[in-house]
Amino acid sequence: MFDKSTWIRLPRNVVVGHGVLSETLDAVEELHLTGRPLVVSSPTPHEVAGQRVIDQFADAGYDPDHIIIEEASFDAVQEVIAHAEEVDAGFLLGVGGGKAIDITKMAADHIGKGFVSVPTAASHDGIVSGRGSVPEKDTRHSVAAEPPLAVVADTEILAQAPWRLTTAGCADIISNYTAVRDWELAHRLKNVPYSEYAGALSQMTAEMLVENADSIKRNLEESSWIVVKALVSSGVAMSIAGSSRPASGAEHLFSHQLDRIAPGAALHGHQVGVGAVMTEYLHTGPQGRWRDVRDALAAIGAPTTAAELDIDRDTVIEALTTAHEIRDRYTILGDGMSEEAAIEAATVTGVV
Ligand SMILES: NC(=O)C1=CN([C@@H]2O[C@H](COP(=O)(O)OP(=O)(O)OC[C@H]3O[C@@H](n4cnc5c(N)ncnc54)[C@H](OP(=O)(O)O)[C@@H]3O)[C@@H](O)[C@H]2O)C=CC1
Ligand SMILES: O=C(CO)COP(=O)(O)O
Ligand SMILES: [Zn+2]
Repeated sequence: MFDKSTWIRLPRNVVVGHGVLSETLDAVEELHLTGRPLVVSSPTPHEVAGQRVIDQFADAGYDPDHIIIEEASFDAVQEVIAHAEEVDAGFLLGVGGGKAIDITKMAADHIGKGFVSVPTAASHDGIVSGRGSVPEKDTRHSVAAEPPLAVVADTEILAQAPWRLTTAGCADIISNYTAVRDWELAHRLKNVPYSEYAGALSQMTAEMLVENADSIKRNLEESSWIVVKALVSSGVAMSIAGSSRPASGAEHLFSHQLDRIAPGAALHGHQVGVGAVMTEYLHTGPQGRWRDVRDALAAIGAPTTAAELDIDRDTVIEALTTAHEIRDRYTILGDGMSEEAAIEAATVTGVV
């Protein structure tokens, strides 16, 4: 008997474009959500967008409440849950970068309320996914969370955000190349379930971004449009897979480890980009395509070296040799790299 089944949870409304923040209320009303909106943001996103979202709901006769979180942590998730219960929130809007959006989707999942994603930075592909990613002590949890019912991505706001946030989003997408390689490897070696659709979509998304690299330029709103479309597509790949596998392989393990060893040094997307240069080298060897990954990153102005990440050589080597320990995800790192091999990979690729 055929007894396979799957759930693919995707957003119903994806609204992208110039000035669409003013359509947040319309995008939400179409979802037939009821009750009090709770707007969750972090300090800067609250200034650039959160307050305007609150005003929109207030003007329409809702009674919106809001909370501002400072960090991506399980404590922050608990804080939002407690606040949402206290004010009897009907649904939650996460307005911000990855921090605010992750916290909101995890809190919404816990209390069983709808979640709407309003990114203020095109900095990574968690804006559409049903996964939250939170560090805790020596590990990092990629947890199932409430996927957004709607995404409202205002390219005017995204284009005004610091440029480095956009190049980080590009690098997060470029890292899909190596993430898919790791996923295929884990499938072949460890029988990890693999989705051809999700793998192909993730890879195609990276290819389209690289092909459009010439149009990705500072002060050009079209750049935000190209990047956000890629982020949406990558998020959809993760939703199809039901895991972050299509967009997170060894390059992400390296980045997560950097977050522990050198917290706050660089942006998520920039770290995974540099990680992808090295893991592409590990997959394909000295004559392989690691130069293509490096050149694609350089073309959009993302870091390709440890120095550009503001991270020293020893930290890179430590992160590379310990990255496999951070979570149970089989990748090209296998059961760990020796120090000599890590130095070789980082040196040959020019990362250190
Ligand atoms: N769920 C998933 O699949 C994924 C989750 N993540 C998670 O996302 C987080 C990283 O995301 P990232 O977006 O880089 O981090 P943040 O949300 O911390 O945003 C980065 C910085 O940009 C600021 N910012 C955001 N929007 C604007 C804007 N429009 N104008 C000016 N400044 C702005 C923030 O301000 P302020 O400090 O005031 O908030 C912050 O200082 C991590 O916690 C990571 O684990 C990353 C990838 C995927
Ligand atoms: O960053 C991500 C995809 O780009 C999410 O991956 P993780 O599951 O490794 O946190
Ligand atoms: Zn990522």
